[in-house]
Amino acid sequence: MTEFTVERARAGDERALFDLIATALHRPAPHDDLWERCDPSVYSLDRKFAAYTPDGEPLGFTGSFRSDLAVPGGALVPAAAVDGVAVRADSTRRGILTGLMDRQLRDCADRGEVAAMLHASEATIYGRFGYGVAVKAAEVVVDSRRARLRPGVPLSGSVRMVDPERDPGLLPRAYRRVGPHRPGMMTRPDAWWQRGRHLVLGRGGHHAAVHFDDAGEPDGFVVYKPAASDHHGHVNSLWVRELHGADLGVRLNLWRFLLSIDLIEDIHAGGRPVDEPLDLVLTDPRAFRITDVEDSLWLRLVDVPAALAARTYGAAEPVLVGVTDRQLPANSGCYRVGPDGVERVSADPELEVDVETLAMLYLGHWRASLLGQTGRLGANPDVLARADVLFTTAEPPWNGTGF
Ligand SMILES: CC(=O)SCCNC(=O)CCNC(=O)[C@H](O)C(C)(C)COP(=O)(O)OP(=O)(O)OC[C@H]1O[C@@H](n2cnc3c(N)ncnc32)[C@H](O)[C@@H]1OP(=O)(O)O
Repeated sequence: MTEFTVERARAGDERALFDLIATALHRPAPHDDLWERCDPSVYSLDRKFAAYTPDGEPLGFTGSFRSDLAVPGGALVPAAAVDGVAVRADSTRRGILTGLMDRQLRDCADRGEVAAMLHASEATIYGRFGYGVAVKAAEVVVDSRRARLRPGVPLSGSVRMVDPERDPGLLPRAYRRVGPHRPGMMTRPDAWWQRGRHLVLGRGGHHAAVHFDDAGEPDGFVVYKPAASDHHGHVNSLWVRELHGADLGVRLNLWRFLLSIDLIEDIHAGGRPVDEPLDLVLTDPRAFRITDVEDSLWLRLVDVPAALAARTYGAAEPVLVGVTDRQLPANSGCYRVGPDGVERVSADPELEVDVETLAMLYLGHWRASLLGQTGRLGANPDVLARADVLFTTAEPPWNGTGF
């Protein structure tokens, strides 16, 4: 049995830990030149935990950065964005991740964070730690040769290609204007942009275009990369990494820009909203296809009373929700949840749910009745019908930030 202790990551281990993650994820580690160009704050050891052998060798790692998550109704709650989890391949399945997750969750709770969130490499890892799939996302493809916008599609402003290396503040400014306008979206700290710039744009090959409103202010952007899509190596595909706009008109104008790029036959984009309405704006709706829908944001409610109180609810009679949380037992209890607010009560619950499934319900992607019918939570049909109205949101949540 490997001996290890879980503790705050030790000063001086920054690069070793980053390399540990890269190796575990089978990615190239950043070369010396890139590492030296990075601002040290991007890899600060604040909020990072590691598992060490008695000799001080790192075996595992987890880290996060602070963000704010948009919840139904528009409020932002403080959240930990967990952006790196890895255990060295010779030391897996010995409880190292379990120790790291436990330490990290307690740290989030001590910091007063309401939630933790992550994008999972595998869907079998995080449920046991109370994370549930709260947001799903679509992979889409547009046949650029067939796709023409219908007349009357509302478009405004203009799109201009930019060099984010030359004007590093432009994309962050546009994202701030876009804002976390939909449940599941999040704020991006400066370090996120630093890392994005160095590790994504810095790797080369990506282009960026910004959308400007009629007053000349940036209110959307797209980052994309041309790629070969046939066996001769001809570049005739685009891969969209990000596409954001302050409103639908801005997003459609960015799609119009992508569709206007010469020599391109198909445009691929991952991590898109499940309700991306491109089929509604094309003369040939079949030029747009959703090729996959997958789990996107995994959410862990760290402070259940604060999380329940932060969101709004549909108009229905309140439901008594009984929550079970093995890792953070202070969350376990019964809550009366209704459109007029949430309070902790001493009563028998009408709906029983563990903290993982509550996270699935929380941002509005899943209907309570479906979760009940599939055995994920317990309640009678009348209660489920009320919970459907309370928890369902006007639009499905979306995250849209890679981390
Ligand atoms: C947010 C992100 O960064 S996602 C990236 C996650 N990292 C990776 O995928 C990199 C490659 N994989 C790894 O580094 C490791 O295998 C990890 C981090 C996924 C798991 O670390 P481990 O130390 O092996 O986990 P640990 O031993 O604590 O396992 C806890 C439980 O989860 C299970 N488990 C762990 N990983 C997996 C997995 N990939 N698939 C299925 N079950 C798993 C274990 O079997 C164990 O179950 P048990 O409690 O019933 O015995």
